Amino acid sequence: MIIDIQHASWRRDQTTIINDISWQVQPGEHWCLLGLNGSGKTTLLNMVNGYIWPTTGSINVLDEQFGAVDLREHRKKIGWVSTSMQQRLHGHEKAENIVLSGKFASIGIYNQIEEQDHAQALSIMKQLDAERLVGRTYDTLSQGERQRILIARALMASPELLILDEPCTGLDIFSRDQLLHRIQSIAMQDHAPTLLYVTHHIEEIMPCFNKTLLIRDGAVFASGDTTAMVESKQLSSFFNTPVDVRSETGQRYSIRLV
Ligand SMILES: Nc1ncnc2c1ncn2[C@@H]1O[C@H](COP(=O)(O)OP(=O)(O)OP(=O)(O)O)[C@@H](O)[C@H]1O
Repeated sequence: MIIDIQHASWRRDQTTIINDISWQVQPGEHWCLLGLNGSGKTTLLNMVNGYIWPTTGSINVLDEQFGAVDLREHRKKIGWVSTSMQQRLHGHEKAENIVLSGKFASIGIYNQIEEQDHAQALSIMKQLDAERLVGRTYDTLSQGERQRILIARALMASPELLILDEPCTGLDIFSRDQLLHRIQSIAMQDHAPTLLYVTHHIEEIMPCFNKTLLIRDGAVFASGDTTAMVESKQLSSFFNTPVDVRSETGQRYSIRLV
């Protein structure tokens, strides 16, 4: 099993932030995590990555029981793309070096780079339509280009699990669509990592996300097949507001308030 969370809760200063969450992710599934601001998505993913520990309950990720595993080694199997990651990178670094650094899970490059590492970095950049960014420093890249470089960096370590935390933040509709199609193509390739995609926007749910977790007030509101989760009745009750959800032929969703 990729993720097996049993009755996990996390309390901070007498507040329950994660409340009795149980969630299982099987190989071959790609999950979308949908929830409003402050619903607990990032906190839940921090648990998956071992950054925080549940107050009660158990977390098992990639068949490793937390508490019995070297977390530094463990995290190498998990790619993480988020805006907070962007802020930790050095702006003067070249795009390809940022991608390469993903192999060592480091911010700069301190290791010997082999020719095959360069080739791998280039091939991943190509896959993300980012090969023309070779030679450019990170601080000169647009938001959309930075996101592609960050995803390439995460893929460099051949992760088993790839967490994409609101990767389309700040992107215009064209860059957003382009990035979403790249993400879809990552999911379709051989030996693809399991994807966890966090968003507020159901329009971003690509066909590869066959499972969806609806999270509200730190608890699982519902989870299961995306087709059953992302539909008018379910989401109206999830948002406590009537919404009309449409699914286009290409299996992309749209939503409007009724
Ligand atoms: N270390 C902490 N101490 C106290 N409260 C926290 C801590 N971390 C998170 N919270 C609170 O827990 C709740 C859930 O936060 P979290 O960041 O997980 O939500 P989210 O669903 O990722 O939100 P967003 O979509 O806005 O990023 C919020 O109310 C937040 O203020």
